[in-house]
Amino acid sequence: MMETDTITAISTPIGEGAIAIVRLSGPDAVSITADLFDGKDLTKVDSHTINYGKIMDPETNEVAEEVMVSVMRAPKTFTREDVVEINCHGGMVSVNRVLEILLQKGARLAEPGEFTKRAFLNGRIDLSQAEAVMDLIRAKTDKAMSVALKQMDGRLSGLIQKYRQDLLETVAHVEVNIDYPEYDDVEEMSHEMMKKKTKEVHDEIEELLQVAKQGKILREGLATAIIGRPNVGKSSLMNTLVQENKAIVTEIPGTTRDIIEEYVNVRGVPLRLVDTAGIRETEDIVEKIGVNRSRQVLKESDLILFVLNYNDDLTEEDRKLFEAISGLEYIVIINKTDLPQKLNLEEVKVIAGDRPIISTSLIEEKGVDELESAIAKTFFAGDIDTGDLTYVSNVRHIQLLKQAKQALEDAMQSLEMNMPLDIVQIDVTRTWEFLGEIIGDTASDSLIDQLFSQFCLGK
Ligand SMILES: Nc1nc2c(c(=O)[nH]1)N(C=O)[C@@H](CNc1ccc(C(=O)N[C@@H](CCC(=O)O)C(=O)O)cc1)CN2
Ligand SMILES: Nc1nc2c(ncn2[C@@H]2O[C@H](COP(=O)(O)OP(=O)(O)OP(=O)(O)O)[C@@H](O)[C@H]2O)c(=O)[nH]1
Ligand SMILES: [Mg+2]
Repeated sequence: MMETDTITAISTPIGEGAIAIVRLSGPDAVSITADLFDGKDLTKVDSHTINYGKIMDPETNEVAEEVMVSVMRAPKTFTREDVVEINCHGGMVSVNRVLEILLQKGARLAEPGEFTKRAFLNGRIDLSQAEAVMDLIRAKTDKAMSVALKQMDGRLSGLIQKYRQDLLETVAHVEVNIDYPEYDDVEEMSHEMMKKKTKEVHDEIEELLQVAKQGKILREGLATAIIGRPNVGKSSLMNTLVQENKAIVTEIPGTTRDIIEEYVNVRGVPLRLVDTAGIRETEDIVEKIGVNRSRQVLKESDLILFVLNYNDDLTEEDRKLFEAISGLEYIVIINKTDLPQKLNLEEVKVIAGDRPIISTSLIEEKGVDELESAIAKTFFAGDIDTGDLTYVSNVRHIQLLKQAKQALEDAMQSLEMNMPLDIVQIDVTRTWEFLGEIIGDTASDSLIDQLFSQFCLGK
């Protein structure tokens, strides 16, 4: 896949600086520079040396710049091609002049990210590592930077490659068995092996995603929405958790019109707590806007605290809310237990399944401890090794991991249903492709172009 042309660009920021670097990469990088260089013969110097001299303007034969030139010969270079770096005085005019001369002498202006793209195309790094280079440049916090550095290291790539290898071997094994069915129980063995392998990889991907989620939560807080019908005690719950009277609490249903947001720390778990307008079909226009926003909040939440009234029957609205959050992480809170029971607890238990149900009387400050434990539990479900909280952070990678996990679940379901193995293989192969997209192995050219075009010029 070696490129044949030689690219060049200014690799330092535009503007005045102490030093500016013009970089070249490609087969003619050394010879083009050597032609313009007044100093040692750059075609003869040792690789990975830096050499003092002057860049001459071939048209006027005058000195264009006083420079230091690094010569790095393939393959131990950033792009795996010959690389030359011309260190200029940091003035805008002089650097541009050097670049122009290089372009006249046959180098081509690099596209944004093209040096890194060549490192990728020449196999020095994979796509996720290249993206990490960009993440590193854009990192605004120490945390974000350390995530990017680890990814550049190829940690994620290593894991992805292992999963892909495992899947590939399984598929190959099964294929051999299908092609040579000498033994009666081969089909059965293959089924068992497929089951084992798909589950293994599935669980590991799930763990990666879990860890990615934890990392995001540690950075941004667990997005937690308090929802429920009007007047059930949502704002009271918010106040109890925040321990200050931030939200307005009244006996009038529909008091909370907008969304109120607070950060609280519950047993070491950072929560970004959102009190919502009570969700119900409403005629009041102002309230309606708030209700629509509440629905939006649902979608963006990591955890939902769904408040019910112990002193009221389960209504159609409650059932609709249960439906709306059915796929999400939620805790049911049965409030107002100081009042007489009207709620059918059995029905709630059936609907909520294995989700935690906590009884509270916020007025009497009962049940709050239990609630806080339940919240902490959803976060710390499965032990987290905080040292490794930083494998996956890139949204594209998370998306692909989710798709891979889904494809594996499809495969596992087919296996459960004893479907023929060639059907199962379709999903396993899809998984393999999704994973390949992360490291750029099965990524399309247009995706690759698009990703690298987001880079800075000269990178
Ligand atoms: N002057 C300069 N500074 C720079 C860069 C550069 O290109 N030029 N980099 C650019 O972003 C970063 C350094 N990143 C680099 C990554 C790999 C290789 C490299 O040559 N890798 C080879 C050989 C490694 C070795 O000698 O052990 C390889 O991996 O095969 C060079 C720079 C930051 N600083
Ligand atoms: N008896 C009793 N009343 C409570 C309890 N919790 C809250 N309330 C009362 O219920 C009323 C409504 O409470 P809010 O916290 O405003 O309810 P909300 O769900 O935020 O209501 P909207 O914002 O209107 O949707 C207030 O009068 C509270 O004092 C409780 O545990 N027991
Ligand atoms: Mg309220």
